[in-house]
Amino acid sequence: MTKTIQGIAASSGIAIAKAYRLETPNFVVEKKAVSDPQAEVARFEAAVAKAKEELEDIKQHALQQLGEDKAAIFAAHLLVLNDPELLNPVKEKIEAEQVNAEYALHETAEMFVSMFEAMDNEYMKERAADIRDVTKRVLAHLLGVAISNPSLISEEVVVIAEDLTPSDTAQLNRQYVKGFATDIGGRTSHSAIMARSMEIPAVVGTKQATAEIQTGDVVIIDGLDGNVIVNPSEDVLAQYEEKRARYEAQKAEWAKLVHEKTVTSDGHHVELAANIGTPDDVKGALENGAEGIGLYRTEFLYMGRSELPTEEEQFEAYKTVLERMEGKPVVVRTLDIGGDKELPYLDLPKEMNPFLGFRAIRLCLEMQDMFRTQLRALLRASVYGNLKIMFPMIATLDEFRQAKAILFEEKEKLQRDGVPVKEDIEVGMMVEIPAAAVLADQFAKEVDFFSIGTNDLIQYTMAADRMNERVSYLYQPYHPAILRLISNVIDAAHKEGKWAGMCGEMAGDPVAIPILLGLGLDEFSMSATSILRARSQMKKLSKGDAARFKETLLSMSTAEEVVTFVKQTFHIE
Ligand SMILES: C=C(OP(=O)(O)O)C(=O)O
Ligand SMILES: [Mg+2]
Repeated sequence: MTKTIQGIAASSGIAIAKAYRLETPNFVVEKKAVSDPQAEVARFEAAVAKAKEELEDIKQHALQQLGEDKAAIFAAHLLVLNDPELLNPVKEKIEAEQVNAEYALHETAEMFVSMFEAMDNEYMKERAADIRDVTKRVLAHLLGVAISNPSLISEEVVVIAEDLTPSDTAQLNRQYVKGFATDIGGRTSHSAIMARSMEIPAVVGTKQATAEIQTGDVVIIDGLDGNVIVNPSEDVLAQYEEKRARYEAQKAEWAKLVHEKTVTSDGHHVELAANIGTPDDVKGALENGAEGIGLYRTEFLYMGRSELPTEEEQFEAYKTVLERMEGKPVVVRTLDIGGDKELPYLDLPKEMNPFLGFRAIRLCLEMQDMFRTQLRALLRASVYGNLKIMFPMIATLDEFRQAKAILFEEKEKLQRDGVPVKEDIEVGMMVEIPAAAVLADQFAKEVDFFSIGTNDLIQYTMAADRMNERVSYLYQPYHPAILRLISNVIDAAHKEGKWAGMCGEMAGDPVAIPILLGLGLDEFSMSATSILRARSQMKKLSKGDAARFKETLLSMSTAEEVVTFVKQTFHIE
């Protein structure tokens, strides 16, 4: 029987395929006495052998499908599984204490993990993270629990998961993964953002996808309206096939605008740029007519691997993006790790409120070696295109000044060593913390540009976690409080002769576009797949008309009032 589950539309398009559930098991390890320690050791060895076989497969697959970077993490895991320093103590424990293999493994691994983690050495900390992962895999075999390996998927499926971490998402191969649905998350959670950059339909925050869907069920992911349809009847299936065809036809219509500039009906040019996460995303950005890159989220370079990327690796990535963009502006954001984007190998302590914690620029100003490596790679790459650098999560002027000072120190060092660096790199900041939006007039004197990060700005202004669907009713982009902050930032920039862009998801939202145009936003950076729709909309809008509604909108009292007014005034469905 057809069942429909409602969620949040996270990435447009319609996918129809069999479901593949991505399991994240919870292990409970109990201590048990065994009467035949020899047999228990053999059971342990068999589980290790199975885990090795599985890892070999995954590594090969990752190498072919996803590249060397992503395969490296599995090679590191194999090293751990071949290490007698870990395996022998487990066997000795089984024999000496006559205990079960699960317990002996868990205890031994924990001992190594805490020992390595306590060392003030990045390399050893990374080994601790590898041991954790590998132990989980062997435990799964010992306990007979299935563990999912997203990188192994080799037939067309839609992935169903409670949640997808950014590194899970990074392992998905879009040749096979046609779409996904998750129980938790919102439109601006990073799995949703990655789905848009991979151009696969996704619905998030369904609350019940994993409870209602089994592997093998036929599932329709309607990323246009946020519905997940399970085991559809023939009628429903036909309906959605038609909807998919209509959407494809509309996309073909928009595609005609690829090489056009974005000019409003009264002749104003605004820049429509793309948000990207990896150099591979540049292709999609250009195919979708991006006039620049408004946000390159560099943290994906650091994720899904077992150690920090080297200066050389980063240099290559930045250079590739700059060269492929052929002189078009490329705004690179320095590392914005923290919140829901974790780096297990940094092994930072768990925090009660990670979104309010030690993240992004806060972390970079403290872990300066890591920050300086990234800045050097960026500076060296600057000669290959039109690079602009921006810092994430700036709350105070002092943070911006410190970050900029470090950038200039590295620039001088490079120049002293005779390394060419571009002279006039613009240095800007993200405005995603309300304090920075309020004090934008002061910041505007010191930055070259602002890029408003509404994904975070909304969650911090409304005190509503962007990942938590229970408070998603408070996540209101059109709330007049948000509009006033945005307007303040744009006006402050213009007063100082600077430009203001937006790289939060709001920039690509059809209801927000006329508002932002009227407030004077100069650059709109969005998922590549939204650009052509936005261009088609922009060409029909008059900036002069939109600007006339500025005061009216800013004096409204609720988001509903704003939405109703905008939809009526600008004829948006
Ligand atoms: C673009 C933003 O950054 P991220 O989504 O990566 O936090 C934002 O906060 O709006
Ligand atoms: Mg942000």
